Amino acid sequence: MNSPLKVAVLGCGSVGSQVVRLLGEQADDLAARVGARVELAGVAVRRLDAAREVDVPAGLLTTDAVGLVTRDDIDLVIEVIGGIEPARSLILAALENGASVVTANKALLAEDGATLFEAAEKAGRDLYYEAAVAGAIPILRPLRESLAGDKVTRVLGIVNGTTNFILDKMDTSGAGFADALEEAQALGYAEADPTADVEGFDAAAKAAILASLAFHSRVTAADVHREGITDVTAGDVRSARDMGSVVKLLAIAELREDASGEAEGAISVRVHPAMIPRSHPLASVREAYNAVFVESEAAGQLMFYGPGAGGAPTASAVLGDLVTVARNHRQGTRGVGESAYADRAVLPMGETLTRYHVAIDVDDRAGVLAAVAQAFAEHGVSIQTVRQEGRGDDAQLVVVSHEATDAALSATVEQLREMDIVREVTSVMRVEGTDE
Ligand SMILES: NC(=O)C1=CN([C@@H]2O[C@H](COP(=O)(O)OP(=O)(O)OC[C@H]3O[C@@H](n4cnc5c(N)ncnc54)[C@H](O)[C@@H]3O)[C@@H](O)[C@H]2O)C=CC1
Ligand SMILES: N[C@@H](CC=O)C(=O)O
Ligand code: NA
Repeated sequence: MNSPLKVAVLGCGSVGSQVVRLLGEQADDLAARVGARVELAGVAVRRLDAAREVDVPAGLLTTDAVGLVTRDDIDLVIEVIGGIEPARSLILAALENGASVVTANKALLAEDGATLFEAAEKAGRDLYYEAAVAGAIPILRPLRESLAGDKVTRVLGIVNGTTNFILDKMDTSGAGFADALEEAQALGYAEADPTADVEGFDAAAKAAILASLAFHSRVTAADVHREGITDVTAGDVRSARDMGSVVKLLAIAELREDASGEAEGAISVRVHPAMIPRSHPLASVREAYNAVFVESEAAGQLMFYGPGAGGAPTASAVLGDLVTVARNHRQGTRGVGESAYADRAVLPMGETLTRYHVAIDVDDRAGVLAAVAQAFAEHGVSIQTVRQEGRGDDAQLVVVSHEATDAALSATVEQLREMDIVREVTSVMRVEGTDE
C-alpha cells in the first residue's frame, strides 16, 4: 500500500460531521478504491466544546483552520464551513500550500469561482465541488465529463429542497405559503432563517454553477435573474392545478435560439416559480427531492434525480469527489479544470423569451374578451389559449400566451392592471416545460 493521504476537514456541522463519520466507517473501502489510506489529519471547528453528531478522534480538533490547511503534511482539504469568508481564504491558502480541495460551497463558487479556479490552475491542484449543486445527485460530473462531447441547450432544475417541499405541500394539501414553510421548518428542511431558500438565493447560486458548466462560460450569481416563492399564493397553485400543471421553483439555463431554431451565442440564466405540466418529469419531484433535467443536441433529454440536501447525502457527493481527487493526487495528475472558453453573454431577463399564465377577474360583459386580447396584441404578445370561468361578478379569464420577451409580457400585465374592466389580476406565473 502507498503512503497514506492526509485529509483536513474544515467545519463539522451537518455535512462535515457526516464526512468525518464516513471517512472513519469506510476507511478500508476508501483505501482499496484510492490505493492508499485516506487518513483524517485534522478537523477545524469554531468551538472545541460544541456538541457534534460525530465523535472526532482525540487530538484532531482545532480552532486554527489556517494552521491546519497550511500544515506541510496535508494533501487534501475538504471545505464544509460555507459562506464567503473565511472559506475563500482557507481554500486559497490550501491550494497555495499544495493541497487539492473538495468543497460544497455553492455561495462561494457562484460569487467568486474564478478566483478559486485560477488558484487551482496555478497550483496544479484539483478543485472539485459536486456537492454544491443538488447534494448527492451526480450532475456536475455528468455535465463536465459525460456530456463534454455533446452540446447542451437547456438545463431545467429543481435544485432547492426546502422550496420544493413548500410548493409540494401547497399543491397537495392546499396549504398557504406560511403554513407550508412552518411545516418545512418543523421537519428541519428549512433554516431558522430560510431567506436563502425561499427568496431563491440558494437556487440562483446553483443555477450559476450549472450554467457555467453547461455552456462553458463564467456565470456568477449576480448574472442570474432571481425570484423566490414568497409571493406564490394558494390561488396560483389552484390555478396551476386547474390547468393540469404544478408550480415549481425552477433554475433555468438555456441557449438562446433565433427564429430558425439555430442557437445564438447568448444564454439566459434565471430562477423563478413557474407552472409546468403534470406530465413533465420534473412535476413528479415531490417533497424535498431535487432533479435536474438536461437537454442536449445528441443525447436528447436526461434527468438526474435524488436527495439534494441533508448531511449524509451531501457527504456522499463530497466523498465521491474525495476519491477522485485522492486518486489523481496519488498518480501525480489532476482532473479537468474550469472550461470557460465560450465566454457567452447572459441576456437581461427582459430579453428572455418566456410564456405567461395570467388569471384576471373581469366584468362579465360584451367586449371584455376583445379588450383583454387587444392589450396582449398591443405588446406583440400572441395568445395561445383563453378560458372563461364563472359568470357575472365571479367571471375570470385565464390567458396563456405564446412565447414573447419577458419585457413585453410584463408590460402587458401592467396594462391589464390599469384597465377599467379588469377588477384584479389574480395570478401571473411563467409557464415552462411545454411545447410552444
Ligand atoms: N446541509 C445541506 O443540506 C447542504 C449543504 N451544502 C453546503 O455545505 C456547506 C456546509 O453546510 P452545513 O454543514 O449544512 O452547514 P452547518 O452550518 O451545519 O456547518 C458549518 C460548520 O462550520 C463551522 N464553522 C464556521 N466557521 C468556521 C471556521 N472559521 N472554522 C471552522 N469551522 C467553522 C460552524 O460552526 C458549523 O459547525 C455549505 O457550504 C453549504 O452550502 C451543500 C449542499 C447541501
Ligand atoms: N437549503 C438547501 C440545502 C442544499 O443545498 C435546500 O433546501 O435545498
Ligand atoms: Na451534486
